[in-house]
Amino acid sequence: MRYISTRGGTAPAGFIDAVLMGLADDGGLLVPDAMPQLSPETLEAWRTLSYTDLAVEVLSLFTGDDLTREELQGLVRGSYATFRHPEVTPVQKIGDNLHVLELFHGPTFAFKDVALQFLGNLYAHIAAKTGSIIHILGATSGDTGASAIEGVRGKEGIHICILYPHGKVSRVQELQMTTIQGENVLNLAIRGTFDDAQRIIKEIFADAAFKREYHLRAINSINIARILAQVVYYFYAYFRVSGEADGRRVNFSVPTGNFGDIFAGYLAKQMGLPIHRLILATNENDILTRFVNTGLYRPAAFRSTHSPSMDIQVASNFERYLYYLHGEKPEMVRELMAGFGAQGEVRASGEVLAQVQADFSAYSIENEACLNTIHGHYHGRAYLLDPHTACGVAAAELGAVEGEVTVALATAHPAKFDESIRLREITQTFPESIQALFELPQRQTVVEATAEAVRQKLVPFFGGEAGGTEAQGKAITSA
Ligand SMILES: N[C@@H](CCOP(=O)(O)O)C(=O)O
Repeated sequence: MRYISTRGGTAPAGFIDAVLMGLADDGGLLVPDAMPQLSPETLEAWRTLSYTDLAVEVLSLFTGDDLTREELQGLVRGSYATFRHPEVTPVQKIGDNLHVLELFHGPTFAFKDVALQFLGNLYAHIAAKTGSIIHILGATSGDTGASAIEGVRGKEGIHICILYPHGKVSRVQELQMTTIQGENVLNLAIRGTFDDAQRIIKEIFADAAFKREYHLRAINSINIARILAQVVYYFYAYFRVSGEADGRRVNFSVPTGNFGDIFAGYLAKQMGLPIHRLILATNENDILTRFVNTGLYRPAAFRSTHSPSMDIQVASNFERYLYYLHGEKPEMVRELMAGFGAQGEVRASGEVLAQVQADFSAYSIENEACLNTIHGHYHGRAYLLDPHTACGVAAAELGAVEGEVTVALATAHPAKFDESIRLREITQTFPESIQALFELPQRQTVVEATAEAVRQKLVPFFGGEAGGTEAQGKAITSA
């Protein structure tokens, strides 16, 4: 398995080089050069596997010779040993034809842990095996940041800088990031939105000389390893519900902002998992819903919502979807992305739009509808949804079709978004590890939302002692 850029400008890379590259060097995103195809016999054989055994099977299709089976098993087992639930990502039934896939049993109570526990361990493995310096630069609207920091916490020689929008993440999300004490963690709260943070890191990653000099690595879903690790839970959930579905078709409803989570479902379907429909749920930041329903992809004004992790206008992984939508033709992606840069929009029409609508159905859930869904399930089913999951559940309900079963992805624990939950007068008890955060001192630096302001902070953090050549880096790691 090799990884190529959506824009066609990079030499095919192996798995580890692809992970280290993060954003493709030509500004595109890396994708597998061929999609593994699973036979019905393979799917049947995987049906009863534990989460970790399934993860090894799925991931081994993508890691090629870069990891031995024993190495992969070690990384996977270590990653999911940190989860509080023995099933890692259990499925709960919350309606006649509705299930939730609970992805929040990891250390930071969000679905991001599924991939970032793995990626953190993988980076540590790569550093130890190859001597590569790992300086992580990431952007977050709340969940990725805490999860990425937790994923590399205590890992020798790894430094991490996270950018997030000042005042636009939940209190618990902010505490999770800023209460980690460690010289290898830098939190930069930018005066802007998540889109500004994502634009800044893409701009910095696109500066090849700077990226090389400071050994920058990605933890956002621009890193293909993030997506691949998320593919696993679609298989796991499908196997849990398909028996009970009794011949009924199985859909997934996915709350999404950056298009990474639902894109993982799209890949699972391309590999042969018989998902019927992928239902895309956005909040009032509805660029993706508008694209699916009208064919026009154009950012609108930013809205602060009750589901802040999805307050995103420009969805990073959209480019990966464009690549497949247009027949895996990099020249088409280059043209479309150039058009997006120049005119600020991408359009799909005719057969292309029909294909989009065959791939996804989409709903945008307004603030009130999100809170009403939380209220309804809390009082009707004694199940407390977080606001992001509530968007997914609301979309599943809007898109419900007789004879189909839907799995809505529960992307975060409600304790992370108590501000929103309390608006419907629901009181919850926080898990102990979240409650404890309120007592801890915080560390963060507020900066302007420009690449230059961020670079000025990165140079002393990643440079000096932390920088140097790969060989020096190894010496520092073991010092
Ligand atoms: N919703 C995310 C935004 C970053 O997305 P990613 O999947 O590319 O890491 C967050 O919570 O930070």
